[in-house]
Amino acid sequence: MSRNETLFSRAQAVIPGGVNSPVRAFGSVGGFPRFIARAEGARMWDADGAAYIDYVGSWGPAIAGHAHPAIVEAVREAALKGLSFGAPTEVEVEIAEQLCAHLPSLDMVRLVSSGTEATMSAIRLARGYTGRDTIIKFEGCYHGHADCLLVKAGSGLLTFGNPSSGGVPDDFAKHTLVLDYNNPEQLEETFRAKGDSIAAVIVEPFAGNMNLIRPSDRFLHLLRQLCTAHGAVLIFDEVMTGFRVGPRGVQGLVGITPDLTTLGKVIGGGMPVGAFGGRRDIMEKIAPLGSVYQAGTLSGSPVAVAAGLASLKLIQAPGFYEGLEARTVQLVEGLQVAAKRHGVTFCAQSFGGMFGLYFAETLPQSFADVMASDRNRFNQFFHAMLDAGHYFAPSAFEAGFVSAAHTEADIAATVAAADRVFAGMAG
Ligand SMILES: N[C@H](C=O)CCC(=O)O
Repeated sequence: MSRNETLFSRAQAVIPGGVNSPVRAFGSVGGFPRFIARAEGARMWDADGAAYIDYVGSWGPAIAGHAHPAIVEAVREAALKGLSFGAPTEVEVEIAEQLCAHLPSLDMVRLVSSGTEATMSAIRLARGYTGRDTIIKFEGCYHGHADCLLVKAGSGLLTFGNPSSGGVPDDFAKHTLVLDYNNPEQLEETFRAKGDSIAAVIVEPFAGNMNLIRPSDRFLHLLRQLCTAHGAVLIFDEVMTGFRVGPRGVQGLVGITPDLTTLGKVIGGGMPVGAFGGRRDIMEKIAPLGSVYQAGTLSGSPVAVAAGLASLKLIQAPGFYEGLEARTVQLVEGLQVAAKRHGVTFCAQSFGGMFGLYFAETLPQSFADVMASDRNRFNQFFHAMLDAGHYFAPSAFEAGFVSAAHTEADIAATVAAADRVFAGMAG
């Protein structure tokens, strides 16, 4: 038995499913997860010493590559000064100022420790601000694991085929309306019928938890118009896309100003940091200014924030996003050319350093499209690439990530391996 398998078997005895987050378990692709011993730059090594070019990047945070020396040094320096104080620090002010400067929609921001905390708090705030209960989310979008958001959700829930979680009382979910992603007509109809009772609409403006979907501009602009017209709070969940598709997130790309934005991943540089922020009049409803409570012993942890600040500094280097985008385009174009050469039905797309791979004729526009893709082919591809030393997300429903540490040669090696894999899948 390999060390990975031995660890998995030990883990299964003491950790449910052997993992601390379900999508890590290889449950839908089969086989056993790789236990990562260390990672550096674009590469990871597992417990058996096998090396992989990594396209998960800790699910997004590792935008500068693993163990970037500047981030590691920032963490070391911060740790030497004390791990956490339960009192405010200067670095929290610095990161808040930076987030507000980068994203013009943020007048104020509050730091938390995860994307889940960010979305959960943003929903509570929107409800407190509007005095309404109903929220709208979209099928296949995933906003972390707060009760009211675990309804027809993507990511690990979709991977395991249980899009709505057990343990969520109907009473908790009854205020969540679930609509089709990228369906403007249904959205209009819903607002016509119930607009004045809707507290918030939460949306992944590019959906990255059901593969990767870019909705129509009409859909996103309509969301803005309808929320404004009905006094509902528009929440862009940019935990995944923030600082990943570009320096101003999806909101910068599409030119839409949400009322609230949730962030995570890149802003923590690999440490647990999340944030939610937006319009001053809404944010001022949070305690201690207002009545909406939100708190956290480790919120704004100085060590985690130090990693986040170092990450934000790295992405501001001239040409950072151009390089990241060029490598990601090289990957998706290379994979598409290779698949076509071997007659494998496949397509892919990317935004900034984020990509989606898709075993179907055309790019997905909706949740139904995603469900219609060939998951058996994805699993075949995934395992053959893993065996060849290329680590993609172990689920057909997750987006992939390229880092600034991936070189042209790394991507070329992955494309060459995929060419061989597609050759084996032909016919
Ligand atoms: N899609 C998720 C992150 O955005 C996957 C990470 C996890 O659930 O562990």
